[in-house]
Amino acid sequence: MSEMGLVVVGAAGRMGQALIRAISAIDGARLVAAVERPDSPRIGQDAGELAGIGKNGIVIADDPLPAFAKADGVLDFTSPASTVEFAGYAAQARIAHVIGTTGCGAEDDERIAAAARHAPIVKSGNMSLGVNLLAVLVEQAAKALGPDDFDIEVLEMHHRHKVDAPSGTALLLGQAAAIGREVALADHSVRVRDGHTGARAAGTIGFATLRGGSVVGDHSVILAGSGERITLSHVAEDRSIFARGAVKAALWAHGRKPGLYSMRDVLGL
Ligand SMILES: NC(=O)C1=CN([C@@H]2O[C@H](COP(=O)(O)OP(=O)(O)OC[C@H]3O[C@@H](n4cnc5c(N)ncnc54)[C@H](OP(=O)(O)O)[C@@H]3O)[C@@H](O)[C@H]2O)C=CC1
Ligand SMILES: O=C(O)C1=N[C@H](C(=O)O)C[C@H](O)C1
Repeated sequence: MSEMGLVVVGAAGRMGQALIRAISAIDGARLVAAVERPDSPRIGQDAGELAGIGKNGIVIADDPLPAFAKADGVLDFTSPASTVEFAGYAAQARIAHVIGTTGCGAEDDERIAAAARHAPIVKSGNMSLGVNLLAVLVEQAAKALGPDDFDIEVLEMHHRHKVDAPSGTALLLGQAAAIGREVALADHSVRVRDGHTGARAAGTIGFATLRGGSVVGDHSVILAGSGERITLSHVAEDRSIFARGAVKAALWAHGRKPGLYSMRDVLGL
C-alpha cells in the first residue's frame, strides 16, 4: 500500500516539530505539507530543518487549503479556534483529522462532532499509549473503590507555556473515573478550591493544576480512603510519545468511515 501523506498544522510549535520528526521515522507515513499562521515568522522555512532533522524540502506555508488538497490526513496540535476551522476543511476534503488540541469548549466540540459526520476524526487529550492504559486502570479502580470509602483527586503538572487548565489528560482521566463510578463528570467535578470551601463532598472528583518550568506532562489520580491511599501515575518524559501516537492514529483512521474516534479505539483498549 502507498504511504499516507500527512499535513502538520502548527508545524513550528512544540508538538508540530515533534510530529515532523515522528513522521520521518515511521514507515507508511510521509510529510506532504506543513502549515503555520499567516503572520508566523516561520513561513518559508524548511520544516525538517526547523524540527532538527535536516532539510526535507517541505516549506512551511500559510494556506491550509492547498495543503489539505494534497494530503490523506491532518495532524493538528494547535488551538481550539484553529482546530474547529481545520475540522471544516478536513471534512470538505474527506481526509482523516487527528486532533490533539486541548482546551476545546462545548461549542467547539459540537462543531468537531459535526465535521466527523463527513470524515474520520481521532480526538484525544493524550495520544500516548501509557496514559490511555492508565485511563483503563482508573476506570477499574474508581468502579471497585466506591464514593463512600474513597475520594478521587486528579493532579497534573505542565510546563510554564501551557495555556489551558485542567489539562486535556486530567479531564480524560477524570472522565474515566466518572465512567467507573457511573456518574456524569460535569455534575461531580470540583475544578477550583479557594478560601473557606467547606468539607469535601462525597462522590466529587477534584482537579488540581501545577504549572512551571519545562515539565512535559505529569498526571496522578489519587484514590484516598481512610488509612490508605492509591496513586496511579504517568510521567511523560518526551513529546515523542504523543507524536508517535498521533501518527499511529492517522494510519489507523486512513480509509475508515466518518466518525469521532478516541485513542482507546485506535489502541483497542
Ligand atoms: N493530545 C496530546 O497528546 C497532546 C496535546 N497537546 C496540545 O496540543 C496543543 C499545542 O501544544 P504545543 O505544541 O505545546 O503548543 P505550541 O504553542 O508550541 O504550538 C502550537 C502551534 O500552532 C500554531 N497555530 C495556532 N493557530 C494556527 C493556525 N490557525 N494555523 C497554523 N498554525 C497555527 C501556533 O502558532 P502561534 O505560536 O503563532 O500561535 C504554534 O506554532 C495544545 O492544546 C496542547 O495542550 C500537546 C501535547 C500532547
Ligand atoms: O500542553 C501540553 O504540553 C500537553 N497537553 C496535553 C494535555 O493538555 O493533557 C497532553 C500532554 O500532557 C502535554
